[in-house]
Amino acid sequence: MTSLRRAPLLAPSFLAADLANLQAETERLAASAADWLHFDVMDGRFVPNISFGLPVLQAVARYAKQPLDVHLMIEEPQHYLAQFRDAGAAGLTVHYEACTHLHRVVQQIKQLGCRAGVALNPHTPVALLEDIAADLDVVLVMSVNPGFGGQAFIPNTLKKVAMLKELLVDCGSSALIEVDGGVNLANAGPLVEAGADVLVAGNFVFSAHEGPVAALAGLREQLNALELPVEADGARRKQ
Ligand SMILES: O=C(CO)[C@@H](O)[C@H](O)COP(=O)(O)O
Repeated sequence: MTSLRRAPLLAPSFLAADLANLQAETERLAASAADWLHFDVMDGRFVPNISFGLPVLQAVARYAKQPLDVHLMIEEPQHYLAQFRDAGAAGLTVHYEACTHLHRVVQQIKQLGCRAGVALNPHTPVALLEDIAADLDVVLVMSVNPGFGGQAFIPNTLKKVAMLKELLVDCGSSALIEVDGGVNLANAGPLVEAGADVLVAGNFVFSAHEGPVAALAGLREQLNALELPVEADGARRKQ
């Protein structure tokens, strides 16, 4: 029997945007197929790269029409959660590998009124989420090693997403499965079929010769063709 599925969400990653023109980049996505705007924060410690932080998020938030999905690739994220919420984050995702007291951090995010997400590096097994899955709004599966855009998709992610889907069902968790890294037209369909609910895409969107709006429209069209059954009332899950 086919289970009911929600329509997949698209989240372009600003890491690949034209950082000298963030207002224009944000405004042109306003009328696109993007559901969330993905914002990668890197600290040069948890990952070997430094991207952007609070002031840049604040600037993007002034023009954003979609919810800001903030992915914290930082050590000790618990010290910065309130500041990121105040800067405009609708969702905050921390790394499993960066949190000694993950349950506490997840509760902190929820108390701030944000969607609470936990990200897994490619080597981190989904089974480690068993005792916290029911508390999560999002599980972000890294399909590249975090730190850089433009890397090749790790094929094992498909199996990992399917295993995570099973674990979430078993735990009675309604967390969304988000996949991040190397997402493109070739792997988007299989990812959604495996259980992905949110696809993050950086270079596929912002480096597309046809431009980001058309790239997102093409991706949306391809996913629509999968004809995934939607939720019983035909409505999308609350974002
Ligand atoms: O978090 C990351 C990288 O650490 C991702 O969000 C990338 O920014 C996705 O970019 P592409 O792989 O799609 O170019």
